[in-house]
Amino acid sequence: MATDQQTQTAYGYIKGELLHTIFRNEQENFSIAKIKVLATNEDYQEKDIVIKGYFSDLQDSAAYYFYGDFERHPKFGLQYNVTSYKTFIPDTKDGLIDYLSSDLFYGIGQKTARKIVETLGTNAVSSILNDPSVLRQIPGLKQDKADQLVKTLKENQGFEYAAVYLAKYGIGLKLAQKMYKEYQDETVSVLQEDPYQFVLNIEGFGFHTADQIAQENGLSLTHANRIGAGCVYVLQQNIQDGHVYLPVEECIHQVVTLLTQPDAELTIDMVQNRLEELNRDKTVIMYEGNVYLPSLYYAENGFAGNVDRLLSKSVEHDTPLAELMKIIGDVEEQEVLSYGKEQFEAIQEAISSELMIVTGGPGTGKTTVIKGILNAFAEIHNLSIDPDSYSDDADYPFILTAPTGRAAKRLTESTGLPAVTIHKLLGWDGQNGFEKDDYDPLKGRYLIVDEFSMVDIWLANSLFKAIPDDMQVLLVGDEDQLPSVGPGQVLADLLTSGQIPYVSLQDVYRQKEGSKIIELAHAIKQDACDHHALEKAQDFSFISCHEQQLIDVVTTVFDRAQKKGIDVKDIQVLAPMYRSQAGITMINQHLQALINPASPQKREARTQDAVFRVGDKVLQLVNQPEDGIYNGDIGEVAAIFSANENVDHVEQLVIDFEGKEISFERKDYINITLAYCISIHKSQGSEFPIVMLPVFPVYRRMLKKNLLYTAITRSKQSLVICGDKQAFLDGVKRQDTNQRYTSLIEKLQERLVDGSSDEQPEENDEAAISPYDFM
Ligand SMILES: Nc1ncnc2c1ncn2[C@@H]1O[C@H](COP(=O)(O)OP(=O)(O)OP(=O)(O)O)[C@@H](O)[C@H]1O
Repeated sequence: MATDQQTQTAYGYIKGELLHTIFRNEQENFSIAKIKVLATNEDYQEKDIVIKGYFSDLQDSAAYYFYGDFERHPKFGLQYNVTSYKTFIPDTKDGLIDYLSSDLFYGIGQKTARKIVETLGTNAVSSILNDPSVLRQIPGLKQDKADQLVKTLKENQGFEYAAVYLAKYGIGLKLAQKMYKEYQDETVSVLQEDPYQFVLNIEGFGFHTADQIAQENGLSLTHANRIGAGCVYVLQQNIQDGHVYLPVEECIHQVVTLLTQPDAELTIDMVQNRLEELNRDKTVIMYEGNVYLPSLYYAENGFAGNVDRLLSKSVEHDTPLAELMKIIGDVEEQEVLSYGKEQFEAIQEAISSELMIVTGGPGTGKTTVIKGILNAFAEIHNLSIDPDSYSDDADYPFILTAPTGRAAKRLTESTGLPAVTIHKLLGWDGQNGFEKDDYDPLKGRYLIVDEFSMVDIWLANSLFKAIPDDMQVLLVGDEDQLPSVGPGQVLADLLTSGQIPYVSLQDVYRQKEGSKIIELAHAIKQDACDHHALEKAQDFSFISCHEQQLIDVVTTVFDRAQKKGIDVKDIQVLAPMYRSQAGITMINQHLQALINPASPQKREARTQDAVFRVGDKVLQLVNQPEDGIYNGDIGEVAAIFSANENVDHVEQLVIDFEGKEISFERKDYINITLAYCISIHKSQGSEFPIVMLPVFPVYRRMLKKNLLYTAITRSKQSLVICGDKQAFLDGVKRQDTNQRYTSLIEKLQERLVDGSSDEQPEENDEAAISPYDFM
């Protein structure tokens, strides 16, 4: 196919005309269409091709340049994945006259079109778009026709004009759509005048892109908007590391470092003054020498207030101690065990507290205690614990919940009672946030939240807001595990504050059944892990190997497991990082080829960096509460349908998440990844029959006590560590010194010791909205 001299582009393109639209999603502006190929600089000889991407409705009477990459569909062959596009505007005089007098532009005939081109030249379209007043120079062109021409040009070209402009900065069509939705035809002009406001208003628009655009447009490096966006960006970045706030000096230091360039003399005072202005207009909150983004400031305040509210109530049914002890004794008989001292104390305390915490490592009896509490509470209040004994309109008095789907499922399995995710409990509606709150609180008598260490301050605030005064609450978690992925360290702060009753279970019961895994976990917990703790046992082995040997070792372990009749799906490899020769990506590629190799009978869906095959084990990377699947859930690719094979006319990947089948369209493939090996962070809240854990010096930066502890406590039956013993032993001694900046402890102590502080900034309803309200 011939190339087109007029494009003068270094990028691959296909110039084409619409033949027909195969699929269109108006809301997302996503289209799949067949086009006639008019010219291309790609190595492509056919007369037509299917293209897909995010674009406005393509017009029949126009030609377009589509920029992108080829993608091979297993069934339908080559397709063009469009990353940017623009309408073909002829740059010859006659071509442009034909274009302007075409059906696209109502009321412009050949004569007027000729006058426009003769007056404004072959760059007429961009001149008009840049400054519509140039049309005043056209003799005889009435204002209404000029307005109509500008409007049509903008409608046809507004988005693509913006999209092409944004593509120069590596901004894809999806983010461009988001920006265009908000700023419409102003997108490019606002971007040129003040790109920094996109950092504040458009999620995913980075500070460095704004900086690049600003500098190309000659904006001052010391402009107030640049400093303001730098402050917000620094705070946003620190949230990724779990911080709730930054001390003002630290924030200023990071902002100065971010903004300083050879030509930009930035002083501490300039940043300090800008922060104070941002504080005045509530873009940030400054309080007691710290600076917060509003959603976090109000989330911490709200949570502390609700803890205070719950603790200030007294339990309605204050059972005399003797009676309580007898009831717990009855439960022991019923459960055929005798509670240890700490376990007994935990049950007793939980029955008589409004809010209480039980912590403990693996096998210390947390689940046993939960069951004991439920049974004893039911006995005292004369309630049935059997959900089936409640009619549909009667509220079941016990609420069991956990932050992830897998953790909720485990809670159901271990207690035999219904448990749901916190998102489901609070009625996530996918659009406007949570249904349940202080106006429409939860109904029930006793709430148990498992795996509470995984709950961040936003979710904790949303949950506690919805707890009514008369509901008792038990938080269960393991304080030695990694803190939440999101900001805060709510469980650790509640414990450190000393304001909330808690029992820490220390005695290990599963160890009595001879588990080396549990022994190792507790040795790590007590900083007593040595070479002896790594000796081989029935459920544990350490295979010493070098990083380059990892793939061979993994292959041997999987082969042997298969030969022994073990389902390889029960083996979960956990690793700390994605990149490197021993990283998650490499291990996944290798295991996919080993366990689920390509075959002509197996369908595949390819993306730029992954191949998904029917039968692949995959990991969900984001919360998708509307479908009941969550970050960390593991599923299996059940089917792959081509666009022609389903009513929605789009390629679909169907993933079976433990019996729940969810369809993913191509644009959502970024939300899943292969799961033969997953990150230790993503494994939080899950358990696996067999865990394989590579540990090498190359991971050093990541190897810390809480990370390794979390990894090994994921294994239920068997644990295989492979790699470097010394790297492991050094890692378990390394405390995570990256303390998160949170002020929950002070806020709890202020409220609970001194009563409510009256010096705090006014509550601001808008700012109190958490990101969960938009997720
Ligand atoms: N007081 C006890 N007497 C005898 N066995 C006990 C006692 N407490 C717990 N166990 C047993 O110890 C094992 C671990 O208990 P449980 O599952 O409650 O602990 P856990 O803290 O929830 O563990 P994990 O966090 O690893 O799931 C179970 O088999 C349980 O029956």
